[in-house]
Amino acid sequence: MADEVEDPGVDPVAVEEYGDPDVNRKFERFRGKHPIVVRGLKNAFGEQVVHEDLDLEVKRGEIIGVVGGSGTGKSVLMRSIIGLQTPDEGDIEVFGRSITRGDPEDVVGVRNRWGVLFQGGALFSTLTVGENVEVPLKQFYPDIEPGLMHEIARYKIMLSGLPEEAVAKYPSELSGGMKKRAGLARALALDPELLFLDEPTAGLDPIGAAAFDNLTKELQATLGLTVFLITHDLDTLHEICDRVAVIADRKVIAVDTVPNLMKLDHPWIQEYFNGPRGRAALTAQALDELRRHMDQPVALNAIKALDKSNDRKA
Ligand SMILES: Nc1ncnc2c1ncn2[C@@H]1O[C@H](COP(=O)(O)OP(=O)(O)OP(=O)(O)O)[C@@H](O)[C@H]1O
Repeated sequence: MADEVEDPGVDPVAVEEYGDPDVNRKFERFRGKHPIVVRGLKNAFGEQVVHEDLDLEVKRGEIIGVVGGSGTGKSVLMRSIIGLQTPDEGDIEVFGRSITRGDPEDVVGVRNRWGVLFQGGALFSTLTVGENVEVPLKQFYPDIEPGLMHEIARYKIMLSGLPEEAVAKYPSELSGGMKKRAGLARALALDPELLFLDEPTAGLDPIGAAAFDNLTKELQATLGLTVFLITHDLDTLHEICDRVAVIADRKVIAVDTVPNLMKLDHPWIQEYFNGPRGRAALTAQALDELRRHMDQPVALNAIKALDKSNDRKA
């Protein structure tokens, strides 16, 4: 969970140990409270205003889910944060540096500190999985010798839950779930502090989606990542998100835990979280929680009663 620390966002040990500012930059880790701060964002395409006066602060170490109806601008928000979309107004800071106003050199220094899994994986079809993972390594660290580069790529691929054989495979030889994991391995190539995931479980079956959620949670906890996760998947929101930002009416209208959001009166929020699918996801999460406590008689009895009631309905 996010750590509430107030400081300038620069690791003082790194600054002290290396006099060269370029070296400092390479080893910097963000220690501030909010690795992403968006203020007064406006994005428009011609007459169509997608965002207006949108604010968002992401806490260090959290998994923040981003939800909203189709076309509300979730992907455009992510693209703005990673510098692929120039906003019409507003300011975006990542690791305390302005993406929108900053010196381009500075932005390059920040870019190797995040990883992105785009929708569909966005792998290069003519490269093997291993070569795909090496792309960012070659871009940012061209001097790493090839043997070490292969080894780093192999490690990231296995960290993403793929078998070793996947290293030499081409994207066309992978299932949908494996492609996502390969995309994740590439996003992790540079040991990012910040991970962006755009609909990572879309198109996966429920078992594959749950496995990917578990992997995301595990990586966040073990690697100390902050995760910005766009999703429509209610199970993902319930299972792994610390907080959820809701985009509607061109803004972030609320950021909170799922239970707190469910109490809000906004029509879209009510329909989304308290509609039939929202309730089913909540029941599934409650059942999972009970199963984790199967050794306790109360939990066991509750599960038996629910199973019986489901049998009767079937
Ligand atoms: N490059 C672009 N040029 C013109 N319009 C764009 C561009 N990129 C996005 N849009 C428009 O901006 C709006 C928001 O798009 P975006 O992809 O961010 O939505 P989204 O919330 O991610 O949707 P979904 O949940 O369906 O993926 C859409 O109406 C889209 O058509």
